[in-house]
Order: sequence, then C-alpha cells, then structure tokens
Amino acid sequence: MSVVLEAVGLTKEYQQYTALRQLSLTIHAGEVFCLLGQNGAGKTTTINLFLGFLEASGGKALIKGVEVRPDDNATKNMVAYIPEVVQLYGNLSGMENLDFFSRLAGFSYAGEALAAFLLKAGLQAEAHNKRLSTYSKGMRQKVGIAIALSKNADVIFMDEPTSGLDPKTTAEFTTICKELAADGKTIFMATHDIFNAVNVGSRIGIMKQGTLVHTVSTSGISASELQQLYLETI
Ligand SMILES: Nc1ncnc2c1ncn2[C@@H]1O[C@H](COP(=O)(O)OP(=O)(O)OP(=O)(O)O)[C@@H](O)[C@H]1O
Repeated sequence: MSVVLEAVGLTKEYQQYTALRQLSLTIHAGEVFCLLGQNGAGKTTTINLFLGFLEASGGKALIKGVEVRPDDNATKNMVAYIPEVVQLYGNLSGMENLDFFSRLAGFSYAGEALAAFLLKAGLQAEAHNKRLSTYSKGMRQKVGIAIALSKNADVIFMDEPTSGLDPKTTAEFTTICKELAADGKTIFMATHDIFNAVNVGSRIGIMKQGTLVHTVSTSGISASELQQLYLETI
C-alpha cells in the first residue's frame, strides 16, 4: 500500500513550550490510525499541522509525498476534516448542507449523487430532506463524512469523532470508517475512546506530552491490553 501521510521530525513549539516533539510516522492508504493521549498531549496539534492550519517549527508533514505548507493549497484538496462538532446550517436540510459545502469546495453534483454520498456516510434516506436542527450529533457527523466524500478527499482527519455518541451510533460509525478504509480512504483520528480505537483502528499511537511513545497494531492487542499500555504510558 502506498504511503499517504508522513511526518518527519515534525515539531511545534510555542515560545518555551513544545506541543509536538520530533514526530516521525508513516501511514499507508486504507489505514485507520487512532491517536490516543491525555488532554494537551498534542493530538490536535498533529492534525492541524497535517491540515496546514499551523506552521511547523521543525521537520515536515507530507501528504502523498507533497509537503504541507500553510500558504499553499497543494495538499488541501487531498484532505477533509471532521471536527468534534460538525458546523452546519441548522435551517438547511442534510442534502442542502451537502450541496452547499460541496459547491464551496468546487464540486457540483446532481441530487442523486448527493443522496448517494449521504447513504454511503450512513444517513438514512428519510433524513436527507429534514432540517439539520432536528439532527442528532451522530447524524451531523454523517453529513460531515458525506461532505468529505463529495470532496473526493483521500484522507479524512477526525477529532474525537465518537465523543458524546451512544454505543449503537459509535458502532455504526465504526462500520462506516471500516468501509471507507476498505475503499482506500485513509483515516486519522484523535480520540479518547480506547475501546473504539481497538475496534476501528488498524494502528494506534499513544502520545505523552508531545511525544509519540508507542505505535501498536490492533491485530495483536485487546482493548484491555491497550488500556493497560495507555495507563502505563501517560
Ligand atoms: N496557541 C497556543 N499557544 C500556546 N500553547 C498552545 C497553543 N495551542 C495549543 N497549545 C498547547 O499545546 C499542547 C497540545 O495541545 P493539543 O490541542 O494538541 O492537545 P490534544 O492532545 O489535542 O488535547 P485534547 O485531548 O484536550 O484535545 C497543549 O498543552 C496546549 O495548551
């Protein structure tokens, strides 16, 4: 599988404080990489550096071999970002939000194609034309995933995607992420949810105070073993 995300000595400093220290990491197409760590460990900083929202103090972040630079859009059309709370227009329907945001990204789709993206993201057809203000958090997130799909992004970054989701919605979300990965999408998520990370992830990273301390494959580890490793690390 081809390398999609690469960090080489990636570092972010704020005055005297190092939020991310010498991160080196390679992630391949079709992987779901979950980054665990306490509040302030540097997870969001890592995502923001890959998205080009922040300028690195040292090292580099690459997406499909292209270096991320905040002032350059070259990598921005390869990625999509789903924040913890997906910001959408409450008075528009899921379909209208998707239409609006995909147009903003330069795409124009017919209704059928928009509906297909929403269905692929797991949003039932009967919800497509309801106003966003009536959606649950999980439904909003599905619209966020549909927007990412409509942008044809190869990589989807997610920040704490399962926080506040009930177990059934979390399980549905896990299934959707696995389907996307099977289609060749690469998913990078920051999460506090150890059990979901084991279920959805192909690999897990554990960060402590800006340093990636462990990277483990989920094929050889149970949720309780990961929890033990996490507690010993942080
Ligand atoms: N603009 C800034 N100026 C100074 N320090 C900052 C700034 N932005 C972030 N930090 C610090 O960098 C560290 C890493 O923050 P980051 O948001 O990456 O952590 P996180 O692992 O995502 O935490 P959480 O789980 O709470 O989202 C934190 O200590 C934070 O206070």
